[in-house]
Amino acid sequence: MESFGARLHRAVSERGPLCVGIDPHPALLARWGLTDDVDGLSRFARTVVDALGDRVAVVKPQSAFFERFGSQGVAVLESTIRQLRDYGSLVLLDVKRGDIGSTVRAYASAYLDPSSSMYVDAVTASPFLGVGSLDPMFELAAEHGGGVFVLALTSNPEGASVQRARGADGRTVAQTVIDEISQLNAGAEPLGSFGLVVGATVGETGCDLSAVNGPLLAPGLGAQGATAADLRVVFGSALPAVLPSYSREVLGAGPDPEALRAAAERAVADCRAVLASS
Ligand SMILES: O=c1ccn([C@@H]2O[C@H](COP(=O)(O)O)[C@@H](O)[C@H]2O)c(=O)[nH]1
Repeated sequence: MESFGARLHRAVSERGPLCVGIDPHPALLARWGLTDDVDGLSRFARTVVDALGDRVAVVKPQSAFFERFGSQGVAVLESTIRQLRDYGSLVLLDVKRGDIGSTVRAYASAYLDPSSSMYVDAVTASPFLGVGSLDPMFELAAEHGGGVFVLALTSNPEGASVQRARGADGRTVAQTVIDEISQLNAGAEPLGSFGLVVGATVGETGCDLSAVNGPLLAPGLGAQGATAADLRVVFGSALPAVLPSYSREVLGAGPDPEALRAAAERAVADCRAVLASS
């Protein structure tokens, strides 16, 4: 199967550099006139999928907002994933999984094995039990053309005290993660399948992203305060690999499908202008 990196490269070329999150916050359900229950969740997700699934390169359901409704919420997540795939957008499930390797293998089967009902194109993963503990995810992703986005510098203010801490060799924790993911992507063309998450809110990273050769997911735009212009400061010469990610900023325009599309188009235009200047 074609690699995730190659599929992502094509999707971004055809549809533009944008990832839109499906984050059905209770406040958004209320704003859309929906009930805070499984029916509201289902209507919300279906509206986003029908409005954006045929035009946005990557859609990123936030698993937490589905899981909070238990097994019925997970059933909605499964159908949302299927619908997105039918529309042709790549599905990045934001689950931030991480554990000892033998347990990570089970997470990998859940999300990256084509026979699973929750099979997606890529997942987010947490490296804080050691990047090597994620090997079963990397292996299954490589086998089935999937991708893994590993947290490096997260967009929340609490992340820096852990991620910018320095190890015995003088490198920050974030740089260690970056270096290990870079090794996995070495030689891949046109783009590696293993990405990093670097928040658009983090300012100058102090990190070397030049050898990553994989996608850089940038959440934190819009609702968390970062703007497209901030991408230049955070990513510098690594800008061409950035996949900007918006959730509430775009979702807040709903439930009118035309308004959702217009918000996504604005986001792509803002980001294109910055990415093209690199
Ligand atoms: O560092 C990170 C990693 C992931 N996220 C996730 O992205 C969205 C952001 O939503 P907004 O509404 O655009 O703020 C959300 O699902 C987070 O869990 C992140 O924000 N930062």
